[in-house]
Amino acid sequence: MKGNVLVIGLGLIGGSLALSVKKAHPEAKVTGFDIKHRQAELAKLLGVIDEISETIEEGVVEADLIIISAPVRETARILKELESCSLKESVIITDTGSTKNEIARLAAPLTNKGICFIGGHPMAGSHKSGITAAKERLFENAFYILTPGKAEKAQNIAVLKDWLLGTNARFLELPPDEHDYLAGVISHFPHIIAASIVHQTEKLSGKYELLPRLAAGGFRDITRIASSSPEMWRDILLHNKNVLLDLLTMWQKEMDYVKELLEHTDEEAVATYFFKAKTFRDGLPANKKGAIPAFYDLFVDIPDYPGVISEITGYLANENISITNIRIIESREEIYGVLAISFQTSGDRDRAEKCIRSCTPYPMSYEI
Ligand SMILES: NC(=O)C1=CN([C@@H]2O[C@H](COP(=O)(O)OP(=O)(O)OC[C@H]3O[C@@H](n4cnc5c(N)ncnc54)[C@H](O)[C@@H]3O)[C@@H](O)[C@H]2O)C=CC1
Ligand SMILES: O=C(O)C(=O)Cc1ccc(O)cc1
Repeated sequence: MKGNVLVIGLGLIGGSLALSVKKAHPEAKVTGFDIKHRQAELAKLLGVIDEISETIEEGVVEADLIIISAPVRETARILKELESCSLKESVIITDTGSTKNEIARLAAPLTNKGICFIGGHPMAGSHKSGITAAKERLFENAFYILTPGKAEKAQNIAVLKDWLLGTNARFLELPPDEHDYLAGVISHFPHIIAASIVHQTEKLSGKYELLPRLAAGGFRDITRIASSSPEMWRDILLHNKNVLLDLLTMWQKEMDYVKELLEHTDEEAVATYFFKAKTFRDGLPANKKGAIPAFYDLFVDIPDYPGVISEITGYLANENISITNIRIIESREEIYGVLAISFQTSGDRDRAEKCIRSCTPYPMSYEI
């Protein structure tokens, strides 16, 4: 497609979308604005955008598509600013915020004037922020929720999807309140729990100095998302306050139930508790991206000798295969350890498996 795209907010998500738009529509001009000028300069330097806009007001004039990708409470301010800007009649405005209800309410003055606003939420990402973390393929296979108003023209939704074709995401349309409930359950609420586990550990580490050093494996897995941007998550929680308050009440009841099982030393019920959780989790679609990003893991049984990790990463680097995470599971002296390597796509994992098989005798699997 030809046309002018303006991305407001050049961080992980805005940058990744800009890259995917440029890939799918090489003839389009992608302009960027960020409140932090340095981020915009970096985006230009990295080739994520073609031009920098010095202000929102200036950037929107020629825009056919405006993508707002700032923390949700900043998005609210930006929508307000757009109300007084000179916009093309045919412009399509979308956002990438993790909440949709409040955003839809704040976009109403624009839609009431006949300007097209279609809320959006690409449900993939990471705990990293900023333009340097942006990736063209971040949204591949991920769900991308759109929350068009009831009166939105099908043609506008189709044009927006065309612009976003390069994401290779799977589009789903939902009413904003339904989106916020579902995202609350599987994304927003887990962030509260992750942060609370970290807080509990921090409090106890005053008394038990060894704790931070022992906090590996499962602790790191379950708390990874506590390393996400605090400002972004503050905004999300405040926007989705009512849903999260309900979920907190439900969670407190859940914890009371577990407490009761333990108080009564109810062996069978405790086992059932974990069994049911395992059954449901094991049944979740493993190789698809949701708000819980699925990484494509490869598990390599390695002998525990110095240099084995750099040996394997060296083979992968030679083949230009990029990895998103690497860790050792249960490696103990003189016992085989398992090296867990995560990849962005299944294709990368397949290539990695081939590469490691051709260079080493180490057994591999996709699951442990
Ligand atoms: N991080 C993630 O994994 C995901 C985030 N989201 C949503 O996407 C949005 C962006 O998130 P990220 O890219 O991760 O954040 P980020 O922190 O990487 O980037 C946000 C960018 O917006 C800029 N910004 C802030 N206020 C601004 C304003 N008033 N005008 C212009 N630029 C402004 C910041 O300087 C920053 O460069 C958020 O609403 C978030 O809820 C959606 C899906 C996944
Ligand atoms: O890093 C993770 O696991 C995430 O949860 C990423 C994420 C953050 C915000 C969203 O709205 C969607 C996905």
